[in-house]
Formats: sequence, structure tokens, C-alpha cells
Amino acid sequence: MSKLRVYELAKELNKTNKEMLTMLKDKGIEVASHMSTLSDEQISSMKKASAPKAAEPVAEEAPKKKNIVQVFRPQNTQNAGRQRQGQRPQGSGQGQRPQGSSQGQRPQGNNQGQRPQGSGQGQRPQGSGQGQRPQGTSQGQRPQGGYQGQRPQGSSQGQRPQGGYQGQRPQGSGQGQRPQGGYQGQRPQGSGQGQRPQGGYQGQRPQGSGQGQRPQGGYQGQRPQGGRPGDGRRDGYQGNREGYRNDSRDGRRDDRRDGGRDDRKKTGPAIPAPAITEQKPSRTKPKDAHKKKEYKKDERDDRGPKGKKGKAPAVQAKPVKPQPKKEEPEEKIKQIIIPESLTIQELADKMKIQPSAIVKKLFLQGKIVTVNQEVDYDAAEEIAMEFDCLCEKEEVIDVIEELLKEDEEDEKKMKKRPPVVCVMGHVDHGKTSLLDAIRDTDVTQGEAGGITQHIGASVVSVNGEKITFLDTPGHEAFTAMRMRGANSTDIAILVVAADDGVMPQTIEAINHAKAAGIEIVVAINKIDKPSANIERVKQELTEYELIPEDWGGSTIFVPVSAHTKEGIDDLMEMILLTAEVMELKANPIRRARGLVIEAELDKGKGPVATVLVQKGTLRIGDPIAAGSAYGKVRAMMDDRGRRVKEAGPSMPVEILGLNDVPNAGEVFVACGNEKEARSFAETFINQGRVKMLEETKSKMSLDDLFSQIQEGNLKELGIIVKADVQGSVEALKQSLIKISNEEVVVKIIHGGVGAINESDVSLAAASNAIIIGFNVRPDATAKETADREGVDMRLYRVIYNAIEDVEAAMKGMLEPVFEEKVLGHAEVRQTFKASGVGTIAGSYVLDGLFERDCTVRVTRDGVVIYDGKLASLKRFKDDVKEVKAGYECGFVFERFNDVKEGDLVESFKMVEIPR
Ligand SMILES: Nc1nc2c(ncn2[C@@H]2O[C@H](COP(=O)(O)OP(=O)(O)OP(=O)(O)O)[C@@H](O)[C@H]2O)c(=O)[nH]1
Repeated sequence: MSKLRVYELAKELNKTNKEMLTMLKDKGIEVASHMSTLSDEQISSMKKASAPKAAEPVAEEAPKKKNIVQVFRPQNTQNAGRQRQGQRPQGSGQGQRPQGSSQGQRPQGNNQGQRPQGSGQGQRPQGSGQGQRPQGTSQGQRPQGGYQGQRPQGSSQGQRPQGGYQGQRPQGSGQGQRPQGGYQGQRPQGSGQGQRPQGGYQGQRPQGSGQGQRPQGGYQGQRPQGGRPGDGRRDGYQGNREGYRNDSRDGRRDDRRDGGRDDRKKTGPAIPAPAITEQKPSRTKPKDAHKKKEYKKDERDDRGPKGKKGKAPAVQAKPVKPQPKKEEPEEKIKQIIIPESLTIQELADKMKIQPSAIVKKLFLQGKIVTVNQEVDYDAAEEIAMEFDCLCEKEEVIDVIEELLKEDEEDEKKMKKRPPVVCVMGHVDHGKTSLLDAIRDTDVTQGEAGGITQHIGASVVSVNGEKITFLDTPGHEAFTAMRMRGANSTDIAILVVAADDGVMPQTIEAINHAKAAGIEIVVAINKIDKPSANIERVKQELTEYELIPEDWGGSTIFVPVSAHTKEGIDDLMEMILLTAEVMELKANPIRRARGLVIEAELDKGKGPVATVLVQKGTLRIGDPIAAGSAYGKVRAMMDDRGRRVKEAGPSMPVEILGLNDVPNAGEVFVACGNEKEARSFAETFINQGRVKMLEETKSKMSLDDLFSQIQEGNLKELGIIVKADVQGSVEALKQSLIKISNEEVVVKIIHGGVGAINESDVSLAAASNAIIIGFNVRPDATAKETADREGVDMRLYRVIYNAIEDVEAAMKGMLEPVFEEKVLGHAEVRQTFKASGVGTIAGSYVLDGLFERDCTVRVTRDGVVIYDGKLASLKRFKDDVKEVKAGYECGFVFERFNDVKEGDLVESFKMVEIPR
């Protein structure tokens, strides 16, 4: 059961904190402060003590206007516009119906209804969008999600950082085909819901459980009904705020808005316990239900008049007693909405306090911060708590996500479409060979470094049915693309070499496929090899929940040989079978939409993009937008280079006519006209800029930031990446960024397709960056400028090497770690004075050795009397390089002559410890 804090109960009962504390004391309940929590028994005992008047008004008005309650919902503020779209201008009823009407009952927005706190969701337009969207976009549209629901692997969804998938969601091809639509979990918006334990969606998604883990969820729970509600009221009640504030819960909100004014005036005894109601959403006991009703009634009472702009008699307005403002300053619990990261100054502004107050407080806790220091949400929340301020994360609306949102498709228009398949697996397990065997072509030759460099796609016909294969690259460097490949795909063939078994990238591939909710068909390759061990592979894969059907599992395993072609037919058959079970469908009669698989700049043709149509039909002349590029389809080629006039669902085509090279993985959409396409692309460009700015902003926790700054060792390695195709640019970028470590941050300051030109070099010179060219060369001027400016420009044909080199360079950049290595010891047996030289210490090397340039330490009776360089090392009269144990020698120390017989000399060297 939820607990209340003293101040909350005080508000609820219209007491000042002081009064409440006194009452508690009288009752013998020990509390430390107004922030202390009370148990249920304590709460009810206190309520009883102050109840009599509160009870009456409650009982009568209960059933009336539930919808007023919704005004509490925070979304109303932030999403006001959105909510309106969603049929309910005031977001009626949403937050407050604890009974929460299950979704089924109220398709338009029931989600919200389920969340009694009314906080979170509403604020997030996206989150709420699910419930609100009349189209019911939410579930049905996202195929992967839905799909997952059916599959055991689906569970992984819950664990995934939903945010990460934002970009990918749009691909959600074949939307609406899978009504379960568990995919929500993957979407950022979905996540919003997940945070709220009560979220109606959870019930629908078995996997969704993971989401409950998110911290905000818990946080919301603690939050007293909070100011959020006040927001809602703002919509409808602004004019009446004064009276409104009488409602204790609003007080906080009002505080915030009014700059901490003390609004918490007593409303009189008539207000029962609003706070309780909101805080105990899960209560089912009749008693509580009753309370809730009471509360609502009161809410209605309170707001009724105001909400209706003063029409009804304001029952409660009368008992308002002007309260001496100074009495309860401690009572103010502010509520603020803050972004993912902000500066101390900004945080202070939000809390309406002086930034110095934060600095001081943190200083007293031993943390030194400056006002301009950026802190992340968690740190900010912690700080805010210190000032009795509750935080809520600002919801970032993904404009692109919104732009790509689609209505659900009409089931009747859906037609069967070919499956889209990708091949994944560890390096050299035979992905390319298998694809070649399938396509009966030979792509393996001519590849640099054995890495599949270019993403392409092809269509294979098997028994009159088509299968679309995407060439997904195999090396780790292509993780990013593989992810995209995974999302554009229905089925992944996991290639595992029968002689090698499960390897790191096999596991990685499994994880990616599972995360994206893709069906996995295992191809155990190289069975022609004598060392092949099919059973071992099966055994190893069981660890990753890939259990063969003959072992009682549900994963299809097909032993194949790319060399002898054995099993290839079986594999194709299994893919078709899997596809059939998946009932892959798409509506071919609509504007096309799909994914950019690969794009490059062709000297003659201009930007060329290989796209996979996922829905609808793409035709020559169609205006399209793909990420930041747009144009009109001028020409289309199929996978065999034949010109085609149109491309339907699951068909890959190369298109000409875009004004720019779009990024691989980007969604393309056919638009009504070119103007529409252009504005679409512009939105992407703008959003991309915003994102880039956000990404470059370093996000460190307060602690990290502090220690980093203190040590002053935060370094940055700027890199400019140029490659022949966009896919390689992306792959390199991803891999390079990953090399970042605690001391050196790799920052890709620019990436692009094409030769390294002068502007790249000048950018590198200006930002002290290096240039990495992959399969490209610098043009003449660029080379000249680079030589002149001393810009480091490196050219590669294999991605591995580029990454390796950068890694090495970074090691050089890291602060070297030195360790003292003792070389040997010697004893001074006799000393001589030589004019112009100083004292020569005739010594005997006891152990180890002495080198000419070594450092020495002279100790006398255990005390170090000299620590420094050896000026000379001689044997007899000659300078020598080194003297070993058992030999006599003469030392002269740099600027030290006070050496005596019997002194011990230790030689040592500082050696760099490799990282
Ligand atoms: N004996 C045998 N060798 C195979 C088979 N399939 C692939 N190979 C060999 O295994 C090696 C790697 O094959 P690839 O197809 O290049 O492997 P890959 O997984 O695409 O490799 P990357 O693109 O580097 O990730 C090549 O030497 C192939 O000839 C097979 O079925 N039997």
C-alpha cells in the first residue's frame, strides 16, 4: 500500500504541517519531519482524528462528473494539442479513473484512465498517443512487436532500451498484420507506458514486463499526485485558479507556477483525502474505492464551479481561510519538469532558487560544482530532492517518429508478400558463400579483407515463390547496419560453421535478431568438412534458447554446405515454410514506403539508393523522401539491373532521382507531391541537426564530470570519415565511436561519401582532427593542403585496419602509465675526488646491472640521500654502456658529490606499462 508523507496528509486534511506534526505528536506518533512517511494505520488514525466535517460533502456528489478528474492529468498541459486530436479536448477522465477502464472498453484513451497518478503518461504525447490515437495505431501497426508476442524470444523486448529503436520503428512493415502489436515496448512512446506500472498496456504484452523496471516508474509512484494535475487544470480553470488552489493537491502546482507563492490555503474541512486516492491506485478494497469516490467528488466540488467557469455554486470556496503565508514554507513541494541534462543554473531557475544555493549545498556534501556545470537527470533529481522538489523528465518528442507515424491498414487490402531474409553469423562461417550458393552467383571474389562491403539485396525464386535476400555484412564493424538489416528483415538465417561452432559474433547475431523480434533459422554450414560436428552446434545453441525441433524446441536447423550445395533446397523450403506461418502481408495498393538499404553517389548518375519497398508500390515518377534526401523516382532497376517501372512489397530496387545520398537504414516514403517530399526531407535535416547537437553534448554524471575535470584528462580525438558508400561511413563511425574510453573520446566531426576534398582537410586542420578515408583517395588539392597543414590523413581498404590504427593512436594519446623497474644494486667501496668531475664512487655491483642512462637512488642507513641521474658510468677509465653484477665500476652522480663509502646505490628505470 502506498504511504503518505506528513506534508501530504496535512494538505489533504487541510492542516498546516505544524498542526499536523502536533497532532501526530499528540497521538503519540513519532515522526522526524514533514517529509516523514506515515503508515496506513497512522494515516487512518489521523484522518479519523480530523475527519468529521470532511465526510459529509463527500458522500453525495460522487457519481457526477468523472471527466473533471481528468483535468489533473499532466498531459493536458503538455499535450494539450495532441489530446485534442485524440477526441477528448480535456483529456477527459483520463488520469483519474482508477478503475481505469481497460483498454478494451475505451479505445480512445483508456490507457490513461488506467493510470491513477495521472502523471507521466499524459505528458508524453507519444505515450498517450497510443491510447488516444483514434486510429489505434499503437498496437496493430508494429509488426515486430506483435510478432514477438508470439515468439519465445520476444521476451527480449522488454529489456531493450526503447529509445534506441526510435529510428527503426518506421520500418514496421506489414503493419497491422500482427494485431498483438507488442512492439510498443520498443518504441519510445511505448516506454512511457512501461514506466507506469499500472499502464494498461502491460497486460497486453507479456514481454512488457521488463519495462516496469524503469526508474521513473518508481518515482512516479512516490510522487504525490503532484502538480501535474494542476497542469490539466490550467487548461480549464485558469481563471479560477485562486479558488482552485484550495484544493490541496493543486497547491503544489500552483506554487510552481506562481513562483513559490504560498497558495495552500485551507479549504476547510470538506476536503477529504485527494492525495491518498491518487497514491493508492491499486487499492481494490471497497473502503478505498469509497475514498476515491469521495475524493473525486471533492475534486468535482472544487473544480466544478471553476471548471464550468463559475457556473455552479462554489461550495468549497467559502471555507477558505487566508493563511499566514510564512507559516508553512517547509510545506512547499515543488514539481519541475527537467530535460535529460541541464546546467545547475537551469536547474536552479526551474526550482526558482538561487543557483548558489545548489552550489553551496553540494559543496557541503563534498561536491564542487559550478553553475554552468551540466548534470544528468538523475543527478538533477537528487539535487532537487534536497530542495523538496520533485522532478519529472521532460518528454522529448521525436518529430521524425511523428512524421512517420501511420494509420493502421485495412486488413482486406493486405496481400501476401515475399519474406525478407538476411544472413548473419560469425566471420568466415560462410555467409557470403551461402548467399552465393543460394543465388548461384559468386560475390566472394574481389572483396577487400573478406568483409562484405556493400549492402545489396536480391530476389530468389523458389518453387515459384519469391524470397528477398539482403546481404548483411558479417564483421563486427557492421553492427549498426546489421541492426538495420535485422529490422528490415522477417527471417534471419544464422550461419554457424559446423567445424567451428558458436563464436562471439554468432551470439551477437542471435541477440540482434532476438531483440528485433526476427525469426531465426539456423543454417549449420560446412557440413562437407570432415571436422563438421552438427550435434555440437545444436548443443551449443541451446544455451541461447535456440532449441532444435527434434529436441523439443521450435527452432529450425538445416545442415548445409555452401560448397556442395547440400541442404540448400531444404533451407529454402524452411524459409518459405516459416514465412507462411508468419503470414507476411502488405498492402500493395497504396503509396510506397520502405527502407534505404544502401546509397552512394555515382559520378554519372548522381545519388543512387537501393531501397526495399515494404508497403505499397513504388513507381517511376513518384515523388519520394528518404531521410534528408528527396526527389522524384527517375529510374528504377531491380536486383539484376533490369529497368522496372514499379516495385511492390518486399522488392528491392535501385532508384535514381534523389537530390542527395540518404543514409542506409532510413525510411523512404512516397509523397503526394514533390513539395511534400521536400518538406519531409527538411524536417529530417533540421531534426538531424538537433540530434547531432544533443549527441555531441557529453553526458556525464556529476561524479564523473567532476573527477574528469579535476584530473583534467578528458581528451578528444576528432575524426573525419570519408568512404565510398554511405554504409561504410556509418559502419566506420559506429566502430570508431565505440573505441572511446574513459580518457579519450572519439568524436566523428564529419562523415561523408566521396573523395577527400579540400574542405575536409581544412575542417580537420581547424578542429585538429584526423581524416580516415575508406576506399577513397584525396583529390590533388586536398593532398596538397593536408601536407601543408600537417593534417594526418589515412587511407584504408579494410575497415579492420582503420579501427586498429585508431585504437593504437589512441593508446598513444592516453597518459602513459609508468612503473619503476629496479635494475640492480651496488655498494660504494671507495670514493675519489676528480677536479672538474666531482666525486667518483668506486662501487661493486651486487646484483642486476647498471646502465649508462639509468636513474639511481643512493641510500645511507636506509635513508635515500640522492635520487637522480647517473652522470657517468665507467669501468676503469672507460665509459661503458652497462656494468653487470660482480664487476666493479665508477659512478658519478649528476650534481651530487656527497657520496660515501658504504652507501648503497640502486639503479632503476621507469618503464611504460602497456595498456
Ligand atoms: N568446406 C566448406 N567451406 C566453406 C563453406 N562455406 C564457406 N566456406 C569457406 O569458408 C570461408 C569463409 O566463407 P565466406 O563465405 O567468405 O564467409 P563469411 O561468413 O561471408 O565471411 P565474412 O564476410 O568475412 O564475414 C571461405 O574460404 C569459404 O570458401 C562450406 O560449406 N564448406
